Amino acid sequence: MRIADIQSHIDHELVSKPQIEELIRRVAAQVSQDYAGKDLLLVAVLKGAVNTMTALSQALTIPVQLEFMSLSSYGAGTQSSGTITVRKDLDCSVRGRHILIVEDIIDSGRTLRWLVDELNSRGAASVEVFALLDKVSRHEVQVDVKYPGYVIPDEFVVGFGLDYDERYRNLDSIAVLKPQEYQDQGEQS
Ligand SMILES: O=P(O)(O)OC[C@H]1O[C@H](OP(=O)(O)OP(=O)(O)O)[C@H](O)[C@@H]1O
Ligand code: HPA
Repeated sequence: MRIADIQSHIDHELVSKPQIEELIRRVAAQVSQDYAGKDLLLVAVLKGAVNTMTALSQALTIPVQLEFMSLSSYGAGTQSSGTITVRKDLDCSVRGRHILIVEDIIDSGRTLRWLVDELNSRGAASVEVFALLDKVSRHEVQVDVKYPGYVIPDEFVVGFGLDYDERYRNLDSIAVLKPQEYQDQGEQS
């Protein structure tokens, strides 16, 4: 789905499809170089990071293992609850593994802070982070990001995996909805 398909819902686009593709290409080249000859495990946080995981993993030139974890800190709205809940754990041990966490967005930073600490405490050999988007002005905790993405303003965004109330994940770019869309939860147009 493109912006043009849902133009009446969209206030403005923040990151275009070509911009996403360019970033993913650049990061994939760097990751492929940095982890050449190493056994890399990519860990993505469901559901938001699925598109980023797919795009990044396909752009790599090295073989990697893909694993998924489901954590939640956001309910139906736009505010983080501040508490991390594990909905689905990893299917494998991370002991002694080199891990790259693939995330769609850093907002408060609480999800990543928790995950980095958790993977380190499980005995990972290394834990690094790639996040497609970063709302730097909203960080509440510190997170080191080896592969930074686009810094975006303090606006609730949708697209490329990111949802509002489970909608708009299949938009192929990153956008801000019209204010009325954030109120009409669940209504179809
Ligand atoms: O930096 P934070 O404030 O912790 O926010 C970032 C997290 O919030 C979103 O996930 P969400 O809990 O909405 O679940 P989802 O990916 O299934 O939409 C997003 O995908 C990140 O994982
Ligand atoms: O801006 C956002 N959009 C969607 N999900 C999110 N989770 C944290 N921030 C956001």
